[in-house]
Formats: sequence, C-alpha cells, structure tokens
Amino acid sequence: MNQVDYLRISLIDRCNFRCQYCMPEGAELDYILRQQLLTDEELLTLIKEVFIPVGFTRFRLTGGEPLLRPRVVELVGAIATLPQTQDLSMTTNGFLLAPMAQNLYNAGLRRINISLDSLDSDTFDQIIGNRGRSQWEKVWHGIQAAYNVGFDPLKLNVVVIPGVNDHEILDLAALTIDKQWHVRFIEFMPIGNADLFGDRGWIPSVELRQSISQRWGLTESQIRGNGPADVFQIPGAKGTLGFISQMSECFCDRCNRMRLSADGWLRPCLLNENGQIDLKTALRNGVSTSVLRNQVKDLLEIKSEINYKQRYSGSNEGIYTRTMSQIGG
Ligand SMILES: Nc1nc2c(ncn2[C@@H]2O[C@H](COP(=O)(O)OP(=O)(O)OP(=O)(O)O)[C@@H](O)[C@H]2O)c(=O)[nH]1
Ligand SMILES: C[S@@+](CC[C@H](N)C(=O)[O-])C[C@H]1O[C@@H](n2cnc3c(N)ncnc32)[C@H](O)[C@@H]1O
Ligand code: SF4
Ligand code: SF4
Repeated sequence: MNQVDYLRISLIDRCNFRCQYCMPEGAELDYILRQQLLTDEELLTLIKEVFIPVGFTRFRLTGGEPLLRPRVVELVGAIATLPQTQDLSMTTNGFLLAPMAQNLYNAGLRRINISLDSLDSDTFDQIIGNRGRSQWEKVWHGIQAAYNVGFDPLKLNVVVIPGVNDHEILDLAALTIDKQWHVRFIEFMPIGNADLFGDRGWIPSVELRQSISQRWGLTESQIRGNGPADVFQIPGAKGTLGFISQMSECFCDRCNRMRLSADGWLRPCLLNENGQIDLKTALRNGVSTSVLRNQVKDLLEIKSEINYKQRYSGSNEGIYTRTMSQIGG
C-alpha cells in the first residue's frame, strides 16, 4: 500500500477570484462562518497531536486563497519549524503574493505553486471571473517576486479549458525554456462547475504533449514531484513540464494524500465524498487527540477502498456538495 504522508490543508474557503472551472458561475457559495473555521491553535494541535503521530510529514497550504487567511505568515512559521515537517508548500493564485513572498520565505516556506491559466490579460480576466481592472499583471508580479526571493521549485498551474486557453499551450510551455519554472497542465475535473465542464471539458494530456513535442521535442524528466504530475522537459530547457491527467489516466494507485478542509473535515479522496471525519467538532466537544488519532489511523487503513474508482464515463458525472475552492484542489 502507498504511504499516505501528505496533507493538503485548506486555510480558508474564501477567494478573491472566481475561476470558471472552480466555482459555479453566479452561484452564491455558502461560506464557512468565522467561528466554524479551525483556529490556528486547533490546526496546530491537529497537526502535532494527530497527523504527525500517524505519519504525515508533508503539508500543503491551499484554499480558497490561502493568502487571505489572517496571520498566514505566522502559521507558516509554526508549521515549518516543527521538527517532523519534511516539506511545506503552498498553492496560491499569486494575487497577494508580491509583498508577502519574502516574509513567507523567511518564515520557512520553500516551495510554491501558483495558478496561471493564461498569458493574455483578457483571457485571464475571463477565466478568473474579473470584470474590473485587469488582475493579470499583479499575479505576474507575484510570480516574479516568488522567483526572485528564491522559491524552488516554482510551479505554475494551468487548467486547460477547450476553447478558452488551449491555444496558449505552446506559449505557456515556452516559459520553461529560459526560466527554471515548472509549468503543469491540469486536465479539468468535473467538480466545481458542471455547466462549463459540459460533455467533455478536458483535453487529454497526451494531445498536449504531441503538440509540444512537434514544436520542440519532449523528453521524460528525471525530476519527479511529490504529486500526481508526469514530468517532461523540452530538450535543453531550464524548467520542466508537468501533466496532471486525472481524467485520461488513473494515478489513484499512487495516491499519497488526504485533505483537511478549513472547517476541519478530513477527506480521504478529492473525488469521493465517502469516509469524511469532522475533526473540529470532535475536538471542540472535548474528544481527546488520542481518540482522533485512532480514527485517522482507521481511515488510513481503509483509504484505498475509498479512493476514486470510476474513470471518466463520458458524461458529466460530478455531483459534489463542495466546490474545488472549498476543498482546496
Ligand atoms: N485527482 C486528483 N487531482 C489532484 C490531486 N492532487 C492534486 N491534484 C490536481 O493537481 C492540481 C495541482 O495541485 P497542486 O496544489 O499544485 O499540488 P501538487 O501538484 O500535488 O503539488 P506537488 O507537491 O508540488 O507536486 C490540483 O488542483 C488538482 O487539480 C489528487 O490527489 N487527485
Ligand atoms: C482550488 S485552488 C486553491 C489554491 C489557489 N486559490 C489557486 O488557485 O492556486 C487549487 C488548484 O485547484 C485547481 N482547480 C480548481 N478547480 C479545478 C477543476 N475543476 N479541475 C482541475 N483543477 C482545478 C486550480 O487551478 C488550482 O491549481
Ligand atoms: S482556482 Fe483558486 S483562485 Fe481560482 S477560484 Fe478556485 S480557489 Fe480561487
Ligand atoms: S482522485 Fe482520490 S484517490 Fe485518486 S489521486 Fe486523487 S485523491 Fe487520490
């Protein structure tokens, strides 16, 4: 059985963007009330007394938009300095990153994944649901700031949506040639916005690899991440290209992760709502952390049975009570 040692922690369900693929358009989401969010203290208690003792050593902070979480730099520092933390990373949309990058780095964050779905500011605004002043430049500054501060690896996440940004694949891939950036193309999953997904909202990674390969050639990279990406490289490029192909290929047999929502629900599989445990309510009701540890251990035992089994069946199959922004991706 795969070792499950990677916890994706959603710090907040709110976001300053409304990406088309992540949230249903126009719908009002039920945001978690402030008093229902895990406090910093509760989160640290769960990490120290529940997750680390059962074997978790790698943590990713996500959201919603994690940089909207009050005192996020302090929280990063508290997790980074735990002796058992082997890896601490963050996934962010980058909008608030430029002025925070150095402080996050100083607090102990070393690697960061930033979403960037387009190099064109109009397309970008369309994807992120922005109707006001363009936000692209601020995100681009965030990426540059993270690079200058020394985040390594620096990964850029692109959700590929047919007819929206698929014409930019080569331009986005070209970013890896001169810079040590790692661009990852993600197949759109039918969770978040069923209407946009439609009958087939994703392009198989193999097709993207073919067009990149025709342009520059493409070799398998020696570098592997901690996650589900298959990593390739344009010959001679400084960075790499990752492909996260949850629709066309199955990587569930190498699944190494669970997810903790901002309101304290532990979720064993992104694409399956079975088996979730409400750790926050238990903690607030005075259940001891040793009992919670045993519950998480039991969940780890049965995780492979809960893991997503149906591959794409040709229709819009995603019926989920939480959107991606609420789960953390
Ligand atoms: N189906 C599925 N998709 C995942 C899983 N983990 C990540 N993804 C997808 O990959 C996207 C990017 O994930 P990131 O937050 O950048 O994290 P990662 O790729 O696991 O990160 P690294 O540790 O840097 O390799 C997510 O938004 C999801 O779309 C997973 O366990 N299952
Ligand atoms: C939910 S976001 C949270 C972190 C941060 N707000 C960001 O966008 O990077 C994490 C990741 O989920 C991805 N994502 C969201 N909805 C998705 C979907 N329907 N299919 C595939 N990936 C999705 C985003 O592109 C992003 O890389
Ligand atoms: S993908 Fe990230 S930035 Fe976009 S709406 Fe979802 S949580 Fe917000
Ligand atoms: S779909 Fe579920 S089992 Fe498969 S890799 Fe993602 S989280 Fe793991």
